[in-house]
Amino acid sequence: MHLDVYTLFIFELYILILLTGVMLFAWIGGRRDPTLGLMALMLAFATAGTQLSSMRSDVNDIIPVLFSNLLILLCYGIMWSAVRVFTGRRIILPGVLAGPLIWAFFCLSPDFYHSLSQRILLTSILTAAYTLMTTVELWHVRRQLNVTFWPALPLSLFHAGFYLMRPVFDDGLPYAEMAGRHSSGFFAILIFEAILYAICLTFIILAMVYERGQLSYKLASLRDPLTGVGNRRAFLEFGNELIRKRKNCTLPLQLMLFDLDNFKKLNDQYGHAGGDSALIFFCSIVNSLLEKKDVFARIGGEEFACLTSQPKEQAIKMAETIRFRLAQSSQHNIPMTVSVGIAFSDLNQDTISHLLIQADHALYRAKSAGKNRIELS
Ligand SMILES: Nc1nc2c(ncn2[C@@H]2O[C@H](COP(=O)(O)OP(=O)(O)OP(=O)(O)O)[C@@H](O)[C@H]2O)c(=O)[nH]1
Repeated sequence: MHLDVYTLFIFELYILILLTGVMLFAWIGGRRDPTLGLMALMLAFATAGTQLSSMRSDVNDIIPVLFSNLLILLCYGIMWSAVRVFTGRRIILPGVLAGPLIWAFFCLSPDFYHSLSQRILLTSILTAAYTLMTTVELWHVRRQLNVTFWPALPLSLFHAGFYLMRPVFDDGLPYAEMAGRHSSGFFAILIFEAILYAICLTFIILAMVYERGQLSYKLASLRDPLTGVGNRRAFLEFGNELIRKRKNCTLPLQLMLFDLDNFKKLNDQYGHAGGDSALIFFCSIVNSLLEKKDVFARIGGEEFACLTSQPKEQAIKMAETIRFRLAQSSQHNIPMTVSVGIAFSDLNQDTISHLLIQADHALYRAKSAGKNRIELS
């Protein structure tokens, strides 16, 4: 089958312009996520590089050969940077420029420049290297990503593998054809692979950025903005989850309900800002004592709850440490105490609501008995 070289180039260009538009639209229309901005830049450079490449009329045309590959290698550096930015890392500019500079440096040698097979070998190695570096970035932070990133892995591995194999199969098309030699048809495969890779990569990155945006909205809806700990909704959601998990094993659960004493008076005396910093300070004490699985949240104005699977005695000890540390400390000379009610759950059919009621009864007794104390349900 004979495929016209320029038709293939126009087809690739058309797809790349379309993808650049999609990425630009997502970047401008969304929250200006830098990953999308970099991906739009990368696709724009890929379009320019492909356009330059299509302008070759001879196998050694200096401007198209030198600059098209320079631009395309820069694209891979930008793609690597986009993934680094997505994973919360900074851009390494020397790394971005290394590929294009290595290419330009080799092109200074006439022997290299006039050997099509050597040029194919170098660009293929550099392309595979950037693609593998991008894969490693994702793999490195896979546990912290919290988004569906795995489709990017086989895609990148396939692309890197394809370019590592390219020197074996590529006989320098379409430029051999331009020079009047017979073509093997590999060029068509090369273009189709590039188009497929660009389309898949664009939509995988878009999906990852979109999913992370959704997740950050969800997390914001579960967090108390003043103290940074979970809110009532988070407590009910994660608390019920802990209870559900507990039903599959025999973990004990204890619910501690904290209510800061005389908070209205504290607000009147030290102002609302003083009250706010007291709430933050209280959370810092609790946070320093929590275990990984404990669920702690601000469930009301000056009311906090902690669900823990620590043993009974351990939970009482933790509540006592919190009460003691708060009473001993003086945040900006603001005297603070806390009353605590603790409910214990040994029954598998307990619910968060039931434990909250039990702990509230105990808390009521702590307040009635003079505050700054712990009562058990
Ligand atoms: N600074 C500040 N104050 C808050 C916040 N949320 C609630 N409050 C205040 O907390 C106070 C709670 O007052 P009360 O329910 O009467 O409780 P209390 O004064 O601590 O009395 P006891 O619980 O009996 O010790 C109210 O004055 C609320 O305005 C907040 O985010 N920041």
